[in-house]
Amino acid sequence: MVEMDGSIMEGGGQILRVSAALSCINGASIRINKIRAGRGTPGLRPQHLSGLELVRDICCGNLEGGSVGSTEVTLTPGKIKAGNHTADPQTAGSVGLLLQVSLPCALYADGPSELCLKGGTNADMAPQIDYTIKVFKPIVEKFGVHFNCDLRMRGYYPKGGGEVVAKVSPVSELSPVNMTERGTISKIYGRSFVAGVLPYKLAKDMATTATRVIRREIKDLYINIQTLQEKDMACGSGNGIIIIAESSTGCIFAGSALGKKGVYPDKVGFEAAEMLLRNIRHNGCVDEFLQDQLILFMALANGISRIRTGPVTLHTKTAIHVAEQLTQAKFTVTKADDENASNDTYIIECQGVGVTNPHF
Ligand SMILES: Nc1ncnc2c1ncn2[C@@H]1O[C@H](COP(=O)(O)OP(=O)(O)OP(=O)(O)O)[C@@H](O)[C@H]1O
Repeated sequence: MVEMDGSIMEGGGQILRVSAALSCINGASIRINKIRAGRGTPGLRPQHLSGLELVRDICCGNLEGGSVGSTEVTLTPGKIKAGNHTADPQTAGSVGLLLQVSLPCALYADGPSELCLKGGTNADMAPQIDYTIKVFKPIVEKFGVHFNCDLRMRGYYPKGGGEVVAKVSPVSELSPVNMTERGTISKIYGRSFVAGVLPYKLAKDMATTATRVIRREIKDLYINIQTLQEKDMACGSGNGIIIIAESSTGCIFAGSALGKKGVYPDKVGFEAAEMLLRNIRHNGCVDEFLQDQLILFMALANGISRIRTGPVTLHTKTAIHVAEQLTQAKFTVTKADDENASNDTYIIECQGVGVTNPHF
């Protein structure tokens, strides 16, 4: 039984997700205490609980302490089983984060899995589903991770009601990646949406401001932000934007934001554009979010991965800490000192453990 302190470093839900996924893959029991101790509402929220239950189901395991508000859980994993699994927090809990905890587990199943994930597809403080599909997916494919997302219904805060079915192919083992060449930014595009009762004008205003802000810094590229009024495929009301930049070497970055009551659409567009610009200025190969989301795959891969990044986030440091506690993977973070490096460019290197799927 490995004990994890859920309050250390970032002290949030991510510790649970990385710990639970690694416990499931390693087949080693884990107890996580002081869950989300630093947050305003400590303990498990519905999204975290659904994620843990999903992992439990995928590995035919046992979960003790699994209730909303619980500050200690014990996961005793069994064998990872392919097939259909569902998670439904009954809130706008992020579908992207449900995928974050379950995808690594399903990779080590004895066949393909179908994960039916319900909740918020475009939720705050989490990857929008568009980020998962357009940014995360093509990059994790470099590790040999293959999955498809069927976006059946979009759902927003506070109603939720979104649904995504992810079909995951198992792997025999993951390959390490080398993402150290940033190249030049070659494409910028995005989507600006409204759904439900909100006026289409919001989508236009978010896109117009975002385009203007990006153009101040990047003058020579066409910025193609689609504006959309979500109709049949959306539950409830919401508005938001995601802007994606691709580089000549295949790096992908995003800036995104969601509307809230009382927040002007220009502010939402501005926030997303600034986020994107901040994430391409440092000359790294991933944005501040993909950084922490790749740590677990680096730890599992068979060999040395290297990723060039901007400032290393606390989420990333936390994921590294958890991965080093629960696997033999070794990470180093060094400042990049080549001619293209800025003051804030780093290389995260990992000697992965090469976890193999016993079913192959
Ligand atoms: N705008 C964004 N785009 C892409 N990914 C994001 C974005 N915002 C947050 N994320 C990702 O979502 C995850 C958030 O993890 P975090 O532990 O903070 O959330 P949580 O599970 O909701 O827990 P808590 O409520 O305790 O913070 C991280 O992997 C982070 O990279």
